[in-house]
Amino acid sequence: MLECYDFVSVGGGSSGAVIANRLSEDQSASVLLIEAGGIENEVSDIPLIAATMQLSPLDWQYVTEPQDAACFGMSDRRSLWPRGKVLGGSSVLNYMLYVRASPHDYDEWERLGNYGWSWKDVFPYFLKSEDNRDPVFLKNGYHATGGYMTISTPPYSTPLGRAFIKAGIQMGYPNVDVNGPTMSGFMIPQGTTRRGARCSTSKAFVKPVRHRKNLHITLYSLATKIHFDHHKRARAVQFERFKVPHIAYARREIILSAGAINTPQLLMLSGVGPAHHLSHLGIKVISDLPVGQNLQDHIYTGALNFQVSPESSVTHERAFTLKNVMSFLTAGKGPLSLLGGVEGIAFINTKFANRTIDHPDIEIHYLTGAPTADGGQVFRRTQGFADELWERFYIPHLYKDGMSIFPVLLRPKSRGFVKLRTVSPYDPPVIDPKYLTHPHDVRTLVEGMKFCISVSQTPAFKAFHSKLWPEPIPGCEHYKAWSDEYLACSARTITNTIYHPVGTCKMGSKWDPTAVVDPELRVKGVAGLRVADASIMPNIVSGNTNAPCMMIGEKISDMIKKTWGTGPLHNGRQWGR
Ligand SMILES: Cc1cc2nc3c(=O)[nH]c(=O)nc-3n(C[C@H](O)[C@H](O)[C@H](O)COP(=O)(O)OP(=O)(O)OC[C@H]3O[C@@H](n4cnc5c(N)ncnc54)[C@H](O)[C@@H]3O)c2cc1C
Repeated sequence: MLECYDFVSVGGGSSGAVIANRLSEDQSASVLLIEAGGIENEVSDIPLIAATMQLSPLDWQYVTEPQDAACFGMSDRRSLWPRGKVLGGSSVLNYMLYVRASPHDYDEWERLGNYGWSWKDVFPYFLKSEDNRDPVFLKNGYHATGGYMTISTPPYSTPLGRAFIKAGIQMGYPNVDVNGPTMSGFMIPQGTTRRGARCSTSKAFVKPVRHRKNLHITLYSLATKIHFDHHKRARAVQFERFKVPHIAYARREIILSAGAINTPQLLMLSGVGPAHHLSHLGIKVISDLPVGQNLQDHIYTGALNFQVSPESSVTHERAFTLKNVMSFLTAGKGPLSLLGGVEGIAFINTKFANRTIDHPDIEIHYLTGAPTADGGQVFRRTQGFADELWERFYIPHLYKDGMSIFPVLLRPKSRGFVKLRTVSPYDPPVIDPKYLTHPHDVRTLVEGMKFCISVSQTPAFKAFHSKLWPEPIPGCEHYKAWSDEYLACSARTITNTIYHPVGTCKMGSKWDPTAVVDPELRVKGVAGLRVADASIMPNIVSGNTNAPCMMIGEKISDMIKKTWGTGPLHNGRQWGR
């Protein structure tokens, strides 16, 4: 390791891995990537069991504060928040769904004063990363080949999975490419997978360039503080590797990509954050900014589970046969290639959505299996269900065939925060998403739930004898079954994250007092420091967040190259590598 680098980058996750790759394309620029975790393993390669990575050493294992308006059925009313602590970050833990979100989201970002972030500006950066292996999708003009990240369609589907698409058509929604010309509709999702196995950002962006002499990577290294000089210029990153302190100096810039929880934590530990909060903890204030505010996340309710015909769904027992394991290991095929069990996604409009534009407010995740298909080994632990909920609602369905249709609230109005718990970088911060504190959120989710129930009642699913689990949700029995009040109570009881926290270092114009970074992702009030990860999103996008985080990595890399005149900038459509 050198003492000084041109660029020092913290966090090698979905955004950070892209940045390490792109900045080191210029051989004359030295780059150090500091990553708290190690390397992914073979188990994380298997898409179907993505959830087993949670609560493992590859996970930061965060837990939210007890929720006042949600999570009533979770142990201590808390939500478990996995985040990847590994090179590749949360792209090693995620369910691999490849969704870019709605063009309207990015146009709204620009409207808020973020020049250069409209859909027409960011679209080329999605294409830049992409190597889409499915010829069917390449025809519509919205995809590219030749990028570092492989995108493919799982090579396996079940009759129930295909029924989901038919059900959509019976509900009046087309079978679409949600990343194509129209987002509203139903789809068998594409994933960040290569030959049926997970393609993390570590595999896609770091592995092929590890040999570069100007790129150094230090693993198992926890960044603990950013050091500023008297002019408030960020000069160095302090980090600890196996508790041994180190310091890396940056000649040009420091880039933080530690994710929506750890980036604000590191900024605040370094004196960048709300003055009253930092002063209270005895931290010298370098720049008084609303770091950690504006926390947003996508939630779904796991209340909508259905019985289906025997042997029609994916259960743990039937998936893990010797034949299926061999088929996956030798050819990347079979049920183990299903994206965390999510066989269908849909984007739909509730009565609250603006139907004059294509900007759905609910996403549906369809799983060809019940949460009890594994007998409670993984899903129960990773969701943190309280004993009463588990025993009364889930246990009657252990190991049985089933399917789940989960509505995801795409544009929540509730806002939470991340704060320091202590001044130790080893202590997890306080995370309070304030789920469902805004009344509009629960109303939209209820509409989404009604839609999901209708999907289950289409002829396509009736052919599989789909039927809602009959047990009432504990705590909601006093409401009339399936009334709006009952559904709202269910949503507040089984409130699950889909793991998309964003917004805690909000990007905004120079004049926006709620912004932490400017549209070029420079931290306000200091020099030489940028943030580039999920935390910069001013509003959460209406879709899954991994592809947008890779896009953020691509875009900031070009901005940095432009600033310093290093390396090639993009100038067209086909420019993956
Ligand atoms: C279980 C799960 C399922 C998901 N499913 C999907 C999905 O199917 N589709 C989708 O689009 N999105 C999904 N997501 C969300 C998506 O993966 C994330 O939004 C995205 O990966 C976030 O990228 P990021 O760069 O902001 O942070 P991360 O990818 O989390 O990267 C942050 C990196 O910084 C490192 N780091 C943190 N602090 C420090 C420090 N102090 N010093 C050094 N290194 C540090 C971390 O170890 C990590 O490697 C899922 C996420 C999870 C957790």
